[in-house]
Amino acid sequence: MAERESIALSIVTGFLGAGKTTLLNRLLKDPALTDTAVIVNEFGEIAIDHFLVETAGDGVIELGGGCLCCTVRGELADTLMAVTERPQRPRRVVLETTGLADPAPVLQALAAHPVLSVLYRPEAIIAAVDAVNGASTLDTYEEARRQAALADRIVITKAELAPDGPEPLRARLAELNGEAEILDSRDSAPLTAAKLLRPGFAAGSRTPLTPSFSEAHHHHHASHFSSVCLVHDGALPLLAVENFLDLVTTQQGEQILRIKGLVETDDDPDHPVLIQGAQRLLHAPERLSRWPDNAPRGTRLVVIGQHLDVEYIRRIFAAFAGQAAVDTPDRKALEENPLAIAAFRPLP
Ligand SMILES: Nc1nc2c(ncn2[C@@H]2O[C@H](COP(=O)(O)OP(=O)(O)OP(=O)(O)O)[C@@H](O)[C@H]2O)c(=O)[nH]1
Repeated sequence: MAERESIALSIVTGFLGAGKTTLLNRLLKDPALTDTAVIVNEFGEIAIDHFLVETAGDGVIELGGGCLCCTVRGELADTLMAVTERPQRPRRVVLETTGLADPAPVLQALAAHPVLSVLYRPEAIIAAVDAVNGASTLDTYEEARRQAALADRIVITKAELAPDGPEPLRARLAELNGEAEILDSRDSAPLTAAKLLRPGFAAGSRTPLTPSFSEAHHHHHASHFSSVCLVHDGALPLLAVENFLDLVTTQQGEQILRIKGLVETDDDPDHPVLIQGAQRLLHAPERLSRWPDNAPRGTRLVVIGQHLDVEYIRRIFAAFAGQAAVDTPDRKALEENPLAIAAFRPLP
């Protein structure tokens, strides 16, 4: 059998809602990436991202819910193997991690794998860090620090939404990772595959592959982060969803790290509304021109957070979606009488 060139593997990482999918979509428009397989890993049980990644290739491969640096590492290995067996073998794989993943164990597992280490060559780690939440996220979450510290290239996103601009964050990131090139997502020119995906140092041979670095990964995030998936079959009034988001972010704002999902609205069911929130930043709902291929109709929202009151969020959603239980207020009661909300207060 003729020797075949190994497949380049790049990783797009970054904290929850930092802008990984947005960056990936931009990259995938680059003609240099037509021959690319995309693998997406999400934290919640219901995946949304694979509907939102716009690839012209063979679609997006979705890894099961769970973080690839712990629970789905085996599934990633199987997926990477399956990609090499495709009749049209891609030249590159880009893997979008969950916002909570540590890229180091992923690369280490790859390097230690007898077959995959030959079939793949690590190319670059790109981290998205958003200018609105980035600094406080770096202060609070070890996961975010590790993503930025391991990256070859860091892309600062949402700089236009940050009152102080990107500079304070840039300085902080440069301190954390003096080796990475730091870019701004507003610069259209440099965000090409040639710029972002050329072979990097971290992905190849730096610290991630040394055992002591990977041992520092305690898998602790599985225990204190949780997600809740909210589903409603059939259309809903957009206002009901907006009121739900309003209430839930008021009541659980400290705990919520990410909200996203698609809503079928009763006024325009053929054009779903995309809901996006990252910590306290709730982006304006966006009306899509069509339902993404294979996306189920209805409403699917994922809320990810730390110490979430999952039961409370479920009950509030059920009320706004008209699924209220007999002994709790329904949407009308909640909208007409804010005091009715008290019936849902999380237990002290
Ligand atoms: N204004 C602005 N919005 C952005 C930028 N990058 C991303 N967003 C928005 O931020 C929200 C989250 O972006 P995503 O790309 O889905 O973030 P993500 O990191 O893939 O999210 P998870 O996979 O859930 O962790 C979306 O509403 C994006 O449109 C940016 O540079 N500027």
